[in-house]
Amino acid sequence: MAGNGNESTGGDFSFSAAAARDALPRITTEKGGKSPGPADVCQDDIAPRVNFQTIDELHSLQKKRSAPTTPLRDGSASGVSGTSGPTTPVSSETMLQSVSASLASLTRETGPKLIRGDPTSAAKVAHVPVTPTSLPAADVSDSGLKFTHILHNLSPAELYEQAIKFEKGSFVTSTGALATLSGAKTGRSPKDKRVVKDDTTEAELWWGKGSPNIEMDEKTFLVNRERAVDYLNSLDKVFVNDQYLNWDPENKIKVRIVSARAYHSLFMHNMCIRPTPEELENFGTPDFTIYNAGKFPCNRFTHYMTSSTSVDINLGRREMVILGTQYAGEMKKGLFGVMHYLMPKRKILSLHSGCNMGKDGDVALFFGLSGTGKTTLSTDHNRYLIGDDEHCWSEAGVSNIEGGCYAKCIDLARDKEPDIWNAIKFGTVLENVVFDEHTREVDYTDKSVTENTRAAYPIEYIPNSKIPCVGPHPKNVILLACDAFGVLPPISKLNLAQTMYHFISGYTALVAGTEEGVKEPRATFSACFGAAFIMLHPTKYAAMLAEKMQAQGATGWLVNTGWSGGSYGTGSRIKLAYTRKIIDAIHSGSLLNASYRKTDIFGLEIPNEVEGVPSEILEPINAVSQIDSRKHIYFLLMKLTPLFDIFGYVCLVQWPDKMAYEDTLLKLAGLFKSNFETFTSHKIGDDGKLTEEILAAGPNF
Ligand SMILES: Nc1ncnc2c1ncn2[C@@H]1O[C@H](COP(=O)(O)OP(=O)(O)O)[C@@H](O)[C@H]1O
Ligand SMILES: C=C(OP(=O)(O)O)C(=O)O
Ligand SMILES: [Ca+2]
Ligand SMILES: [Mn+2]
Repeated sequence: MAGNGNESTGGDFSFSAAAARDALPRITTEKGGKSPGPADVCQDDIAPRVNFQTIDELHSLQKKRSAPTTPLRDGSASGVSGTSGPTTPVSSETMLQSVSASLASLTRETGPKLIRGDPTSAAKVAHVPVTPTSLPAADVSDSGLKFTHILHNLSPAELYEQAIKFEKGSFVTSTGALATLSGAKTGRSPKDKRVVKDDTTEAELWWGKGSPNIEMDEKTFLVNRERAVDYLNSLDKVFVNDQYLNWDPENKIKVRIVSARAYHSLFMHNMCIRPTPEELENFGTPDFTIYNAGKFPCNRFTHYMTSSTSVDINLGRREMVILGTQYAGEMKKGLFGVMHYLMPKRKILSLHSGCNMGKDGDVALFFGLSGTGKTTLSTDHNRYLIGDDEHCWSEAGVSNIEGGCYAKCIDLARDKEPDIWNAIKFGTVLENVVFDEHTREVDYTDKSVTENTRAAYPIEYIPNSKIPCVGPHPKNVILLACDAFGVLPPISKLNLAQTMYHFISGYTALVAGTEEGVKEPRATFSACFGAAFIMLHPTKYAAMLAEKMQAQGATGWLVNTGWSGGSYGTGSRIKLAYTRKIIDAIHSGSLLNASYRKTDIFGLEIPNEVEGVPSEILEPINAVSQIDSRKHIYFLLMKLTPLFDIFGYVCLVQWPDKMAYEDTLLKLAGLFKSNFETFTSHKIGDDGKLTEEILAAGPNF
């Protein structure tokens, strides 16, 4: 240590002429004992030793040339303040022209004049325009004359700096994640989704009752697109991400995301597949483009608009426009909708499911609506994670659509979900969490901003992720339902017809938060466990699933990750540890050969035993007639005080009242029946027999 100034550090020290003059000892760090010449002393102020003349040059040395994945600087045209990048001039020019074309207004023939890089550091080149094509005189306008800076595929570190500098509410947490606020919207807005109905989509897509596709016409789409593009072009800078979807190399899709916030850019950097520098060089024209102008509202007087929020998909133009919501999940799930259209055209089934693989290559799918456990249960320390939310099932097997995971953080606990906990580090986007002002430690129990707190991280942040994220054909198809009524068994084995029945029904209790305005759990049905994202009629996906499961001999399972011992309010949520044991038994194959009994009404096969799970909870009603006197006291206490839960006896207690259980069971069965009425007139696949079997596989009463 030079600062110690003594021999034991190995550095000589001696008095030089200069030192004598200043009356301070000079320290050299040169080893070898030779007496220091004038050039060897006082290295900190010897001019020839430094490579800079000015403070700007010094700062320029701080940053090394970087790979083209972070092409913040464009050295080719200008030599911006000493930080020239190695990106080839050709691709840089092509990229700017391509982005300019993306951002072109339809009433003006070209896009904005673009400059690469941060306006705050690139002032020197603002007068070196990169003009895509010459503007016709009639198109000259103030907005056409200004420059827009493009921050193209910035690295996480660069995006952190952008967010922290320019986006209020951005902070680094104690574990290095970027805490952000998504603004007024903290969940998706499915009622504000619009899909352009043209001749093609009118015939192809699912419209009408139950469909998530609320129509808009082409003209209105263009009105909203113009609004979004004009807003983005009015900014000093926009972020552009060029990335991929789908790990299946034969079926990957190139997507471009244009957004106003570093938060959005980092979110998509994490969630989509990240191109290599070479892939980015040769990216070419995107297959689909998102214009995220979410900070800016739509015009409520526009036809088809019912609020200030609009999320618009135009499959013909291969574009999506976001106005009036900054919730980043809209982008992720919007692209998922697009995949639900594009993939079935190629005979590939798109799945709203998590997916993991055992050491022996056994693949499991986890279907379920938001909050049912796809992310939690597919992230399993004993298995390889293929993905947590969106997959494709092709002739070749399964592939993840995404490059990252999007985990719920509410009540996240290190001991219960260690892999997700550890993934929340540098690079991870943490949405709407609350943290200690000083230590920046996150309080995952705090719902002050929203219940729907989220972490978005690259999939490789999970230690046992399978990269590339592909796998063989699934062996087990697990349907997750979070049953707020507390009457579905925690685990049941399904035959193919039952699997189809429950897949088409897509039952769960929607847990608070993910969709706007939902404050407490309520029963909901969402076809294919993702009606908000499917584009075609549910029976099209169901037929494909049936065909694939049959061909591969996959087994279907229904797992209730919801309530037990009573409905929401009196019972409590099944312990995650028990659900994990149940899932373990599915994976290991031990449940396949277990002994089963059949339930009334729903006709579900429930195992008599699952290793590590108390048998009382396997069939709620059974326990009522089997309780011992001690449990009777618990029930009494539970009736007297719901707080009884906190004593932890809840895994022992069951439905306090047999009548209440049966009423609730019948009520739920009735809800299933009336929900399924919409589908009874539809044939599933070419097999008329299967259609009949599916109809018969629902509740009977
Ligand atoms: N028995 C259980 N099974 C699965 N998840 C549970 C269970 N009990 C509580 N949870 C919690 O429910 C949430 C499930 O959410 P998540 O896995 O993100 O669902 P999805 O990915 O399907 O939207 C997590 O916060 C998890 O900790
Ligand atoms: C992003 C979402 O996914 P999930 O809740 O299924 O994880 C969502 O539904 O908004
Ligand atoms: Ca989801
Ligand atoms: Mn999830």
